[in-house]
Amino acid sequence: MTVRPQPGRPAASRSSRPVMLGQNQYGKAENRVVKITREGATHHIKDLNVSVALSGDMEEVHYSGSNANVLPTDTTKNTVFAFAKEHGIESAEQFGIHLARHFVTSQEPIHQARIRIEEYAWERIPASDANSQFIGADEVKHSFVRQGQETRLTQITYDGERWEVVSGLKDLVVMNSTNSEFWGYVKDKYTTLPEAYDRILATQVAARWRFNWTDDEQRMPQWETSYKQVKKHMLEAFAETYSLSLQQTLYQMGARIINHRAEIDEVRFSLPNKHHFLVDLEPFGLKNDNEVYFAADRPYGLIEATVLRDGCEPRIPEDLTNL
Ligand SMILES: O=c1[nH]c(=O)c2[nH]c(=O)[nH]c2[nH]1
Repeated sequence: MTVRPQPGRPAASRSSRPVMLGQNQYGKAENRVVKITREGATHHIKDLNVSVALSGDMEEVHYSGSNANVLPTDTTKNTVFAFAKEHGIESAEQFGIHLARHFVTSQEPIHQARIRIEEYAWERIPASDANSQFIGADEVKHSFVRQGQETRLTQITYDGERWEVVSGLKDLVVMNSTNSEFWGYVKDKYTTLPEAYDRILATQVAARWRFNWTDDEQRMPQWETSYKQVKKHMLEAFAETYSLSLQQTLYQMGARIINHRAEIDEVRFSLPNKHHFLVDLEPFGLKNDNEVYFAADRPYGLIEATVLRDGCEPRIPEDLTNL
């Protein structure tokens, strides 16, 4: 028989303790909450990483294991997601103030709440000329690129005869808050994924593209213009593809580059599917109408493929980290 320790046994008096508890706090760190606010076809994103640390009368849980004063860290997590729905996220400061006040005023043993928030900023993806006429706007209303520069990359190889230039980028984070579905896939006895008819599609693009330039000075590509244009076509294709899978979006991104940039014969992508799961707010009596998401960081789907100009040979290695 297991003998359970008895929590909450009267603690020895402070003075009789040989080892004292010092400063302590607890909570749930790094709650990745994404809130989409829909104004018709125009969507707004708030993307936060919220860490909660609570402190107060917490001696007993440390000394004797009595949880009588402990609001579970799981509850603090739920509160973050529920508050995103109930109060919205106008600003990180206002959201943090709401949370901190809630924990301290609703729980007697909690005397202090520290809420730390990192906010990831997003800007809208500009529409292509053709699409801006069609949608009557310069920006796609549900497509975003995360602020902060991607890293631009290049690799040049020369063996005295042949040149090969492969350029690329990594850490270009993009999101569509609608126009993405995933259904009709194979189902076996281990499949639990529900079909999705309106989901968030987000990825962190790693891409490499190979130039068909060999050595003719006259026909050397305009490297700076080329980079800007490749990135522009990649972003436009991401924003303007109504996606039935990330694989399909990937192909469209590559095809758009090959079709618009004659200097490029091959593009390879490595696209992590940055899953956003709708949070179940029903237990708190709240309806989650595709508004509040948990942004999971792992595991993630990883979709990788090469897109080639017809008749060209694939030369970019499968594993982009080898380049
Ligand atoms: O766009 C997707 N492609 C997949 O292959 C896949 N698999 C999965 O579970 N979700 C998704 N989404």
